[in-house]
Amino acid sequence: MAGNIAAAPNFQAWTKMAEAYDNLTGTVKIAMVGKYTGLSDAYLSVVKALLHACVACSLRPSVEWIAASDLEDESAKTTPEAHASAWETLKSCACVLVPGGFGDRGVPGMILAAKFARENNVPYLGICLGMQISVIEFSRYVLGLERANSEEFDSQTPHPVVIFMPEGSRTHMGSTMRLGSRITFLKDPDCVTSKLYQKSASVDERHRHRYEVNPDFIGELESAGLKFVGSDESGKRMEVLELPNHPYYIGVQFHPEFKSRPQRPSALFLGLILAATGRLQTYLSNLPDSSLGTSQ
Ligand SMILES: NC(=O)CC[C@H](N)C(=O)O
Repeated sequence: MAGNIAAAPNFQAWTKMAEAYDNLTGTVKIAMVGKYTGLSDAYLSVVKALLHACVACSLRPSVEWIAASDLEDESAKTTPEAHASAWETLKSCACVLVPGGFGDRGVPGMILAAKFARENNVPYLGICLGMQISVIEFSRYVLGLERANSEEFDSQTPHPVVIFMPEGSRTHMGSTMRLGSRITFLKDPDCVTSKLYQKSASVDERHRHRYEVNPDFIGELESAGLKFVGSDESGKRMEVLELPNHPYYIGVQFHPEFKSRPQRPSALFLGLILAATGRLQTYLSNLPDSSLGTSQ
C-alpha cells in the first residue's frame, strides 16, 4: 500500500517565513480597543490575522491593548491614571482596530476611539461591532443625531441607526444569529475594499452577528460622506463601509480574520498595516502585479 504513505512534508516555505520573521526588526503599533483586553485569547483570530498581515509587510505587530471603558469621560473622574494612559497609548499607535463584541460595556469608549481615528486620519478597521460603532459615531458627530445608537444598547433610541434584522434563513443554522460564509457584493470597483481583494466584485467572508445598519438611514449617512460599498444580494444588508478622503477607514459586518492564513493574509488587515506604514497607495497603484497574495 505504498501509494497511501504520505510524502515527507515540505516545510521549505514555512521555514523561510519563520526565519524571516525571527530577523524582523521593524514593528508597527496597533491599538486594539475592546471589552476583553485582559483576555487576549478572546480575540485570537484577530491577533493572528494581524500577525499574518504584518509578516507580509516584513514587520512585527506590537498590539497595544486598550480597555475601551478607560477611554470614556467617566473614567477621567473615577480612574484618572487609567484614562490618561489609555489615551496616551491610543495616540501613540499607527492604526486602530475595534473588533467584534456583544453587550454595551465599553461601547462609549469604542465610539471615542472611532471618532479619534476618523478626525485625525488614523487608519481604522472596525469589525462587526466595530463597523456598527463607526455608524453610531458618524451619526452622532457628523449628522448631529446625539442619541443615535444601536437597538442592542438602547432599545428606546430615537435614532436606531443599527437594528435587529432577523433573517429566518432556511439554509443557515443559528437561530437569530446570522452566521457563516455569505457573499458580499462590492458595487464600486474603485473602492479600496474591492482593490484590496484583488479587484473583486464579490467576496465570501464569515459572519456572526444579529444587528445590522438600518437601511432607512443609508441615504442620510451617504449624503454626509460615509459610503456603503458592499452589501448582501438583497442590497439591504450593509456589509462594508468606507470613508473616502481618509487614509484608511473601513468597517465590515463580516469577520475577515477567520479566513486569514499565514502567507495568505486577509486583504483588509493587509490594507490596515499598509496604510499604517504609509505604503497603501503604492500597493494599490501597483495592483495586481505586486499583490502580496491575500486570502481571497
Ligand atoms: N460579532 C459581533 O461583533 C456582533 C456585533 C453585535 N453585537 C451584533 O450582534 O450584531
